[in-house]
Amino acid sequence: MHMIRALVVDDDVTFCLMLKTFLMKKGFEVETAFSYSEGVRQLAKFNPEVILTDLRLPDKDGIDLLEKVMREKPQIPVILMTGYADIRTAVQAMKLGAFDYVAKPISPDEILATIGAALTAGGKSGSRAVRTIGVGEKVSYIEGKSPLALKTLEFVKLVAPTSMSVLILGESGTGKEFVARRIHNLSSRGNKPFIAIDCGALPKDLAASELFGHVKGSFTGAITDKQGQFEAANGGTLFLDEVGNLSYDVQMQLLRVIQERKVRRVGANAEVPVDIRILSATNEDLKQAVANGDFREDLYHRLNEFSIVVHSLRERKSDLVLFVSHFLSVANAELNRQVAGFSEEVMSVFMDYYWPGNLRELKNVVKRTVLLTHGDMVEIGTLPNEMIADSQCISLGDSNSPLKGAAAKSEQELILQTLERAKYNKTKTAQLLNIDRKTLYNKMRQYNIDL
Ligand SMILES: Nc1ncnc2c1ncn2[C@@H]1O[C@H](COP(=O)(O)OP(=O)(O)OP(=O)(O)O)[C@@H](O)[C@H]1O
Repeated sequence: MHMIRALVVDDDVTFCLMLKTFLMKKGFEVETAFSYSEGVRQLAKFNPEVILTDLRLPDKDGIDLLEKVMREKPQIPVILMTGYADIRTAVQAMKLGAFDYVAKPISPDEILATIGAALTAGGKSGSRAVRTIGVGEKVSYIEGKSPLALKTLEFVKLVAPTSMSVLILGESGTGKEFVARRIHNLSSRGNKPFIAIDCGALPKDLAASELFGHVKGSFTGAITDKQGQFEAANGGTLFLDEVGNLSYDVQMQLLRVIQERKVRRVGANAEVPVDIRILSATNEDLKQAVANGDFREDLYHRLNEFSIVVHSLRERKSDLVLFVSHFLSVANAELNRQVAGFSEEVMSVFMDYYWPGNLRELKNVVKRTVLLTHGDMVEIGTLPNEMIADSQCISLGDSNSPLKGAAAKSEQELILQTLERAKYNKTKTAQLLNIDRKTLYNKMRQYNIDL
């Protein structure tokens, strides 16, 4: 029987060994590493099929390890294990190609389920960046009731039946892909394929071949002819998530395909006609990227025939209850539980919290609390301490309050740490912090960070 090779990287030796014992009992072959450099060594020596790594390591961090894996062995899924304080970084790590993250303290059931999902989704390189939604596949789409949600919905319904390209704007985890699917389902292409491509997770050198396909022998590794996603989605919709991450070269090829409605596989002479509607999404300021010369202006206008904003959860708190109860039934079904609801105290933390990871974070938090709940109701003890502390800081309006001061201080520290982690690259820092570059500059000015 083939035993799956799992590599666990964490400087907490006891934790590493406990996880190792647990996974070995479940039939895995496990190696451990207590630092980034040991992890890199094991990457070559042990050749793992899945990697679980802590975010904070003594020499470098889990993001560095993730980047190395994405560069060298992108087919290996990486799962980040993280303390709650680092959840924003973890959310961003998913943009860099991490399969998923699990919050510490780690629950064995959760980690097993995540490894299972990673191994099923894994396979050929780049495949994690592509999600195909089967025709007729049901997703339960919750329509918010807040004025902002109703506005978004109105735009969705207006634009869906047209053939317009739509650029969907919004923070990470707000539900941009869900909006794209909704547009697709409400269009005449609804019974044709919907393919979502996470441009941020596409390995740079494989992006063109993933999108447009290639012919055998066109580059090292092209051992057979391959159909690209444009051909695969023919007649349907292609959703380009994080479209700002496409290289300038690929942007140019994309523009050609859109203009000529034909695709040419890498290394081929012949062109194939395609009929595709393009929806794209971004959580960065694409206009700024155009101004900086990082994104082609002609392509920007082609993709942005219409734009839709998906608002952050904190701007539409009146939808929170609706989503909490939806995610509760999803979690109950997935974990085979019958948790009835949330205590008032928990709901009030939910209402005050900042939700940097938006609906995705809410879904994860709800699932986690359901997992940790043994009674009928989710109680405050199942929430991560940091979340409670955070929500208290934010709910205090008085700017002279010591708690506010503490919040500002930790914000300043987080910015400094992230700048250091991103080697003072401000675009990357803004990405890791999940804010746009302008906000980063404003905050740096506010905290007198002079770089
Ligand atoms: N309208 C909705 N109804 C039900 N669930 C939703 C809805 N919108 C989003 N979700 C849930 O929230 C999660 C995040 O949504 P989605 O992946 O669409 O966000 P996104 O904005 O595309 O994220 P990213 O910026 O990271 O690509 C999904 O797993 C989905 O389950």
